Amino acid sequence: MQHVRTSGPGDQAAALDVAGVSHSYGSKRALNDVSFSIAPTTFTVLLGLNGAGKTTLFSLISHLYDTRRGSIRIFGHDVSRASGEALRRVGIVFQARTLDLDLSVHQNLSYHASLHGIGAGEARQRIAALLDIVDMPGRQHDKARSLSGGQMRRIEIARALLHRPSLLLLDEATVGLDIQSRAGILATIRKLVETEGIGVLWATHLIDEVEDGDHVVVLRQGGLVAKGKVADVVRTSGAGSIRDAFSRLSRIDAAGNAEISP
Ligand SMILES: Nc1ncnc2c1ncn2[C@@H]1O[C@H](COP(=O)(O)OP(=O)(O)OP(=O)(O)O)[C@@H](O)[C@H]1O
Repeated sequence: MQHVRTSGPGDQAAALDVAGVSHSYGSKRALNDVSFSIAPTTFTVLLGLNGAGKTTLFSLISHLYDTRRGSIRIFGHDVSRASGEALRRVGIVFQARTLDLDLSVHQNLSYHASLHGIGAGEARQRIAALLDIVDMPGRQHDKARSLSGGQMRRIEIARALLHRPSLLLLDEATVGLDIQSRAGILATIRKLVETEGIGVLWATHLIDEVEDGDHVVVLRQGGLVAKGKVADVVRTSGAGSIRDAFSRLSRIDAAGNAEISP
C-alpha cells in the first residue's frame, strides 16, 4: 500500500492516516497499535472477522470515541484536534440502519443536507443527482419504510455523499442483503471511486468482496496483520489467493492466540 506521509493538512495528505491507534473497552483491548494509510481515490477493503475491531476503528475515525492512543488524520486534519475540518471531508455509512422509516426519501436526505448547511434549492438538486448515482432515480417521494434493505442502504449511501466528502467509510454495508443486492451496492461504490474520485474504506468480513486491484488492511483480534495491494498480501503471506491469505491471517489457535505474527 502506498504510504503517504505529510507534515500538515493539505491535498497531498493521505485520505486517511491511522498511526499507532489503540482502544480498550475497560480491560478489553479492541485495537492494538494499528497503523495504516490510504491514498486518495483508492478502494481499500478493511478485512476482519467478527470482533476484529472494524467498528471500533470506524467509531474512532468518525470521532464517536476520542482517540486516546495514537492519532487519526483525514486529509491531514487530526480527528481529535480538528474534528470539524477532518469530518467535513468524510462520509460514513454505519452498519446499523439509520433511516427514519416514517419519513420519505427526500425528507430523510434534506434533513441531513440542512445539518450540513446546504440550502433547500441546492439540496433538491443534489438529492436528485445522488439518487441517480445510487441507481434510485426519482424515488424522492417513496416512504423509507416501503424500501427493501438494499434500497435503504443506497439511500444511506446517498446521504453520506450529500456534503461532497472526499473519503467514504462503509461498515459492513452489505450485511443482511441478498447476493444480487450486495453485488449491486459494491459495484456502485467502486464506480464512485472512478467517477467522483473519492477514497473508500470498505469494511467487511466477506472475502468475496475483494478484487485483485484493491488495497486491503487486515485486522485480527484488534491487531493489524497485513496491509497492501492484494497481490502483495497474497505473496507475503505465502498463500495462493486472497481467500487463502485471509484464512491464514485470521487463524486463531485453540487457546485463542493468533497463529501468524504480523
Ligand atoms: N461497547 C463495547 N464494550 C465492550 N467490548 C466491546 C464493545 N464494543 C466492541 N467490543 C469488543 O471489542 C472487540 C472489537 O469489536 P468490534 O465491534 O470493533 O469488531 P468488528 O470487527 O466490527 O466486529 P463485527 O463485525 O462483529 O461488528 C470485540 O471483542 C468486541 O466484543
